[in-house]
Amino acid sequence: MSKAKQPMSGLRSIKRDFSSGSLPSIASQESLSSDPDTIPWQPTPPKKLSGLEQRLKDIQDALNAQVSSSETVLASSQSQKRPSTSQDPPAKRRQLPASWNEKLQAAPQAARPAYSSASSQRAFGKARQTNTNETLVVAAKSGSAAKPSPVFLSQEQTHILKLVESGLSLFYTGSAGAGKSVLLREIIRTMRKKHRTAADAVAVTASTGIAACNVGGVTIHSFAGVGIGADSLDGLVSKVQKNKKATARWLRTKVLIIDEVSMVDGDLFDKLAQIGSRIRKNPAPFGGIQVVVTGDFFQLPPVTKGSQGVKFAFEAQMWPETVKKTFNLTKVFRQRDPEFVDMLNEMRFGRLSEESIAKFRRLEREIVYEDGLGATELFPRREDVERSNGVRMGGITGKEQLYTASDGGSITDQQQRDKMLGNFMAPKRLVLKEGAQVMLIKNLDDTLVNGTMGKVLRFVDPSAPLENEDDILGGKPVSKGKDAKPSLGMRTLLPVVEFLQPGGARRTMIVSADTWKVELPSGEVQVSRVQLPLILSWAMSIHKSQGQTLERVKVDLARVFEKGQAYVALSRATSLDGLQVLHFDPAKVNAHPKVVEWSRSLETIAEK
Ligand SMILES: Nc1ncnc2c1ncn2[C@@H]1O[C@H](COP(=O)(O)OP(=O)(O)OP(=O)(O)O)[C@@H](O)[C@H]1O
Repeated sequence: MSKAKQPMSGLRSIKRDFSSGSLPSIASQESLSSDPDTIPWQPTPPKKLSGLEQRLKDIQDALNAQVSSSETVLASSQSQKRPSTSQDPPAKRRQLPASWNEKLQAAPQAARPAYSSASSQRAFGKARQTNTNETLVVAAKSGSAAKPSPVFLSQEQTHILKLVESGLSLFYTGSAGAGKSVLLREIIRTMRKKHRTAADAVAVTASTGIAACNVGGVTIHSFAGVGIGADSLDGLVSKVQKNKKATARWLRTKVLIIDEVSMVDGDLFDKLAQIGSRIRKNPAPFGGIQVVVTGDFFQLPPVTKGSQGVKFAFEAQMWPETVKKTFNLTKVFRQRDPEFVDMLNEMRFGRLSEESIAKFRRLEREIVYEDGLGATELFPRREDVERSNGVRMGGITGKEQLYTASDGGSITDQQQRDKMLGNFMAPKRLVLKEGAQVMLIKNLDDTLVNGTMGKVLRFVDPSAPLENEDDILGGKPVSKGKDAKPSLGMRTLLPVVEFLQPGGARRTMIVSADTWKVELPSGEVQVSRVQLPLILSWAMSIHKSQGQTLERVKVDLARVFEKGQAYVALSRATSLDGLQVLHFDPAKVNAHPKVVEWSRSLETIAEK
């Protein structure tokens, strides 16, 4: 019987034995999953709510009640109204004031998303495709949306996790969307638990500031205390020796995690491995620290200086000695459509078939999203992102609010501080308008996650009593308890955002401030920012999109210049229906020859 085709990454996997006998036992999973090779993805435990959080929850409950009540009206009108009976469930206790409802109904048309009009339905997402030659129409979908299923680590992910837990230094790769980040978060959690008695034993780092922010770590440069790392090895060792904090980090670290290794320069990798040996007086690479490296060399390469050719980390002399095993995650999760996965894989290797070129060219068509939320256009340059978002903001007329981030942290050098703060997804100044298209940049719960798109409906004062509409808009002080949520000021109105969830439903939510920080393993917070977890999402830079999963993407390949950039941009999309590609040019799709060559050596290992 032929097996259904699974979306798989292009690299063949390293040969390994996944038979039950070779896998460590995973007893605790078995009660939760019927698949013995998966482990549960732990939800965040519930926490005690502070005063303001409780208040926000109350308002949220009221908003939810409002959605439920409109659902009830819809249902009863369809099933011919009947008088209420004593068996009917009791009415929800919390209700928004009637005037709030009226205000929502009366909001200016420009500020109201198309999907919130009376005729539209509660859910979105799934495409009803009215496909003409040039335009794809994605209609708002009716019916209730399924809650996204919880994430269980796959057999491959679990196997790698167990090897890391046992103390092995390894590298794991996999194409875009193969679950490297999901696995990394689990590795960090597991290793922190394993070394819970030594707070700074697990150092979480990444090649760039943006990547480091994504995993809640610091740059590898910052961890190592090497500045930009351009000095000679001796120069860098003495630099670290003079820096007590950096020396202590090298001495205390037991596990060093390096994410997005494709952007780590090979020479720097060698220097770091040797600095570790010298500082820790242990000849093993990195002085014997367990090293867990991940990334995809087919994505963005290291930044090169001048005419110097690029040197990847896998070309470093110390790479084979450091990385005891290499794994390739083969199952792609981000895209479910095997046709799309195959097209992306060809793109990854820079070897597009005529058929795939034709398919990519067909993606030039316009996509009209009838629910009112457009695609996020990805640009290589930040200036283009700002211009594009600015033009779209200028085109809407709703009320406007400015949110200025509150920044902190121990770094005093202004230039370094600004650079580090600039790596946060959250901007210093965030201007929102009623009607603005936004993206969530933090995981709030199971269904409101980083990357969820929405529209600002209006602004409200969360500290005002619900009973009085005037007070809600009046600007009362935000309560400040010991564990109060971070706030952006005493009289801040918060945005009410209608989010479109991956499963299709929409959810209305008051969004309050959140915190971003760069924290050394010792707990020292180098820089921090309090801001709303929202960004304008008509446009985004390819660099910032790395690691994101986006349902609606638009890319103009005429603007793309770097190797791997086209692959990173297009692979953010979850489906062909949500991807528009302008000026597709196979010449822009090229993998670095050294990476292609290196990947062949991986294939050879797989065949042994
Ligand atoms: N075991 C899993 N089961 C279900 N979904 C998963 C699993 N692992 C990852 N995913 C989902 O797949 C998507 C991509 O995952 P992730 O971001 O970890 O991939 P990645 O390899 O880091 O991608 P990229 O290299 O593009 O950053 C996410 O939506 C994630 O929730």
